[in-house]
Amino acid sequence: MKKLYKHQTTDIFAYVLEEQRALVIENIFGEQLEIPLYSVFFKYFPAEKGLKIVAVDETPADVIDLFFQVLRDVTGLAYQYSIGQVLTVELEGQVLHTETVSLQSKTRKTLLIATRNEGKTREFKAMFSQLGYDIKNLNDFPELPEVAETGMTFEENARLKAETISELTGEMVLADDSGLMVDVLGGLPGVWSARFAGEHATDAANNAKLLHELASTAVSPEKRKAKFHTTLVVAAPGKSSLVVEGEWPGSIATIPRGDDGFGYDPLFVDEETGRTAAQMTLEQKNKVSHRARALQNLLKEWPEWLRQ
Ligand SMILES: O=c1[nH]c(=O)c2ncn([C@@H]3O[C@H](COP(=O)(O)OP(=O)(O)OP(=O)(O)O)[C@@H](O)[C@H]3O)c2[nH]1
Ligand SMILES: [Mg+2]
Repeated sequence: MKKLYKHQTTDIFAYVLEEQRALVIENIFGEQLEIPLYSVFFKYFPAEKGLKIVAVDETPADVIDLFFQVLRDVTGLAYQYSIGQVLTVELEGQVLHTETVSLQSKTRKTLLIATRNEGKTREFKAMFSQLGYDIKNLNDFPELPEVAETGMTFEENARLKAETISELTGEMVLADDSGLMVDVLGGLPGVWSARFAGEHATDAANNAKLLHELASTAVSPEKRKAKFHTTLVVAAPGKSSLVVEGEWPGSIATIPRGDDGFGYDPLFVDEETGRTAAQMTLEQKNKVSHRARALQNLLKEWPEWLRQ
């Protein structure tokens, strides 16, 4: 079969087959995803038939970028696009087509995340769904033990969670250890974020303690600088673990704002937008958060690590 177009990035291999009229993308896990092209390419679809384009939602941003890069290269035209429920394709200011097609990997897989935190899990579910993965967490396996977070660093704790659960289950396991680091508190609450106001503290109690700690020491906004940190560890039997990090810069608000998210989200102000993490939708937070940035770093290294 003749390959009409071939594109290679570090993570994705894509080609268009003449007979199939489909863009075949190999994702980072080596799974092939087929995106039907309908009548995308001018070359094969005369303009009088109307230019159509496939709208792809629930697709990783890099796949969408690649898809449009292919399109621009082949047609030599600039397209405007947005990732969302419905994609609108415009050519020289004229709306040509809108359509929504969801792309589902035919073979979905399951990944176990060694967490009991449903807030984290919700975010991972949304992020991994785009990669064809269903997520399970430790609340799905009540028989698995509690892993004590005795480490002094995010990496130590993430390793403890991932490696213990991987050894017990014999499966590949991802763990997230994360926390809020406030400059004026010397990086605290850090690894103690979940337990800042005491063992088994509620989010409300942790937030109240944070506001209390900052009330006297950090009055001006510059003094309230902070960042969220995530360390991710993937552990699998017979392999040395993969470790990556992600950070999200911001500051601490004086009063809680917003209803979404979890943990310190109502108090954490995003440096870029001035909104608290709790004022963002799940989708918005998942584009900029420490967890999203760590996942992006993970995806850069995961394919190579899987091959080892
Ligand atoms: O507002 C927030 N938005 C976030 O995006 C976020 N990510 C982490 N955190 C805080 O840091 C602790 C992590 O501690 P942590 O990594 O040990 O997790 P955890 O104990 O809650 O669950 P587990 O994964 O250990 O089972 C959490 O409980 C939260 O208080 C966040 N707060
Ligand atoms: Mg924990």
